[in-house]
Amino acid sequence: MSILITNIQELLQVREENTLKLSGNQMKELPTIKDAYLLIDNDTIVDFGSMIDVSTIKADKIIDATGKLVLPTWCDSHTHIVYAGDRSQEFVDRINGLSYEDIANRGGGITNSAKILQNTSEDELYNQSIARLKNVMKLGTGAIEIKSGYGLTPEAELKMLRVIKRIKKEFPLKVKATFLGAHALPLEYKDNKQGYLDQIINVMLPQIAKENLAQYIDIFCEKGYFDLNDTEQILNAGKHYNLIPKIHVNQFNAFGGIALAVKHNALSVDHLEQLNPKDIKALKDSDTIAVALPSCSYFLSIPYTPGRQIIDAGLPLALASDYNPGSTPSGNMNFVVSTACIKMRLTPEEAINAATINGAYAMGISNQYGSITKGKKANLIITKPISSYNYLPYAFGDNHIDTVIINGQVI
Ligand SMILES: N=CN[C@@H](CCC(=O)O)C(=O)O
Ligand SMILES: [Zn+2]
Repeated sequence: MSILITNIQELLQVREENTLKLSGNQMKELPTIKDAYLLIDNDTIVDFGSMIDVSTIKADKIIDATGKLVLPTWCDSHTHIVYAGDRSQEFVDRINGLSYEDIANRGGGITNSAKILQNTSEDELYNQSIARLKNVMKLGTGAIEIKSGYGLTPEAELKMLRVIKRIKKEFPLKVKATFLGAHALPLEYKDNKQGYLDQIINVMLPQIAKENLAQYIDIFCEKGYFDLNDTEQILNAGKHYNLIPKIHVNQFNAFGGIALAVKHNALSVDHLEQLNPKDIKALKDSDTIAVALPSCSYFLSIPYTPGRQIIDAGLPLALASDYNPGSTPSGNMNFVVSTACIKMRLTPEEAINAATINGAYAMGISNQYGSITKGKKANLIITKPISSYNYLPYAFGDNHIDTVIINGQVI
């Protein structure tokens, strides 16, 4: 089946196939073609160009995009979309004065979500998760990373990862799975952190590798959760099974986690609301990308990742949602892009680059996703008629999406 999109007011993010990530000043450019067409054959972008050249091209289906923009779907490189229940009561508790930390210390937070998930069947977890997934696909997400980490027992972590595997099989969007057993210390291990780390290393990891349930490994490297020594142990154990690190770091405190992640060739370091010059230095001359999660800062009222500073230092930056029940109950990448412009002072070009090609890089898939490139997957957003791409982040809160195409299928 072929689809021809005609009369595109502006086709955004047109790249050569060798562009795999953008750093510093490169992020200021967003190459486009005005008055364009684009041709899809099955799941692949096979041609595009100026409308002047379109007359000879035939297709099974024609979509007229007069007045509309076309861009690659969002690449959301950091989510926890597989979870059970919600934590709306903790949201109200925070409004009434408790901090995120207070809530975690009294047994709420991640361990609260783990308790609910442990008592939820695999089918029910799948059903709750795909309701959210369908919603974010409609909002333009065409590739997503999903973490475990709300199980915290071998059974429940495997249950999460099997749900992710099932999503991978049954949905057209690209899915990457990350094992985040070291997300929080389960209550039973309150006084025996090493015991839990040993369980991750000796029980969970071998089974995950056996069933091929994850490509990446993560840890919440943070005061009160897991320290540098724990992080080193987990990343070394992951390496044994070829799991590449993508870690939660510098959310509330900066204490050397970024340098450690770089030493272990992490694909990404995520959060970075706290960042010091040593962290920036560690990221320079590395292949590790910084991932900012502005919806988390918005929801928790914590500082925004200094994205401006990261880009001005010549580094690459990706944007992701962090969709999870505790710190970010939203997977709307359109809101992420707007918030990055409004609160982190990214230009629309930088924010769109960060949420497409650089998001794809942060999942290790930018050779196939994240730009309008011949041979890449046909993952496209067609907007409603709008004046320019600046309007996308500017008119925040409205849905500017008309049609989403994922893997060549209209969603
Ligand atoms: N910070 C660690 N993990 C999640 C939130 C966990 C939760 O509160 O459930 C995050 O990325 O924000
Ligand atoms: Zn997260």
